[in-house]
Amino acid sequence: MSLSDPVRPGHRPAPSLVVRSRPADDVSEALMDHLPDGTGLAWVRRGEGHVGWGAAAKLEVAGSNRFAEAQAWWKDLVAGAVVRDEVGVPGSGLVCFGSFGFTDADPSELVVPEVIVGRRGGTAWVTTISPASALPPPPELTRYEPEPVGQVAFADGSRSGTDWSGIVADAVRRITAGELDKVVLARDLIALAPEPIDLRWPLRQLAAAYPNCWTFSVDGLIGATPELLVRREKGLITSRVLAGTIRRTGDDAHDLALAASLARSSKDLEEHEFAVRSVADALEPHCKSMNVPETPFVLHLPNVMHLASDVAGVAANGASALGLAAALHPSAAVCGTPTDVARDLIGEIEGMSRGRFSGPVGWMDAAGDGEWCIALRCGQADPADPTRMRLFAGAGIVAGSDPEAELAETNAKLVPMRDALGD
Ligand SMILES: C=C(O[C@@H]1C=C(C(=O)O)C=C[C@H]1O)C(=O)O
Repeated sequence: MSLSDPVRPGHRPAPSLVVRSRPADDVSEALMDHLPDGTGLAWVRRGEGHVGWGAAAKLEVAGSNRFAEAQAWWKDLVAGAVVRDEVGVPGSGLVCFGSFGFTDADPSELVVPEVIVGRRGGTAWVTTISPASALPPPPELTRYEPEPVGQVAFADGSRSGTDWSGIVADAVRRITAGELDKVVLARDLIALAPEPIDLRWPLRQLAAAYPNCWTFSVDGLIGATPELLVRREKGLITSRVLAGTIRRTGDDAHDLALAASLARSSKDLEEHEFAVRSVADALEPHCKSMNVPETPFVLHLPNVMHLASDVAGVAANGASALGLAAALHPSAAVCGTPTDVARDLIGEIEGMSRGRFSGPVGWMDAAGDGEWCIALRCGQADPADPTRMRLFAGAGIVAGSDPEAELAETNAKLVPMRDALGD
């Protein structure tokens, strides 16, 4: 095991853990069926991934050093753990789930569950993790049936749609005046349910409707994101960059024509190029060789289509998946170009706190391999009122952006969560 990420002196001590992963033959095809309640952790794509519950260890952290602190904590935790992994696939053994705030002020966390149930390439397993020296036996796997959410109402979040369009118009003026090239502006929408929301219900809907996205759940933040910030697996680094979006109509022939127009749209290609550059520049110091596609492809999702580029590289150093995510965040896909100017403008005009929306969300193993996506197409359960969730969506603004079209784009991006809640 080698992690060459920085260790900060004086960081929080991590507990000693005992970990055991064993093959299991009673794992459901739908991993999320095993979550005993709505507070569980999840990372699922195309039926593979892992879900977990309980907290054998947890780090809550904020500030500009949050990534370094989290890496130092994880490095300590890994060093002190006794791991018996009888499965040996990505996701087995000692694994943490995590979710990071968009800004330095927003809270971030890493969680190591007590139980993990996973499936990968035909292998299913159960991992038990305990802070004590005596490891409990693996639990009997139960399948649960969550209750539907009921009739959900939606209300404006921090801004009405009209006010948000005005903010976009302001950003276009500032871009045209030469202050910056691109800024990503987001808005929120409040979902109000008649009863406390069992997060397993929307999670299950998301995983079924968006199998090509990563369906995630970390501490009340749930969603199905199409954007892979970074994956590190056995020395290979990959990232899927998305920027440039068009809504789908539901008519396949028309959608194909729209996809062709997206691939030719100079406004979207420019917006996309900013995002690809920011990822390639951040990964370059960590890669021996890199493949950055010259032209994007069109990614078809049920609600929208995106310009997409898969960037790949061979790891040049021991930077962990989280270290790479830290180097990439915030990419131009969720912040803008130049980064500092865009970040300041977001703070000045967006008018809300993003929390963990548009921050890295994912998982990592003891070797530092893992996957971190960008927390998009998601909602945050209200910790003070379990009948409420805040849903988020944003759009990249460049000189050629039309505020009404950007508002419509955010509405299309809110569809996955609205539908999952049963709208
Ligand atoms: C900000 C969001 O999406 C990002 C912005 C995109 C765009 O502006 O075209 C596309 C994909 C994401 O990188 C979101 O989904 O909320």
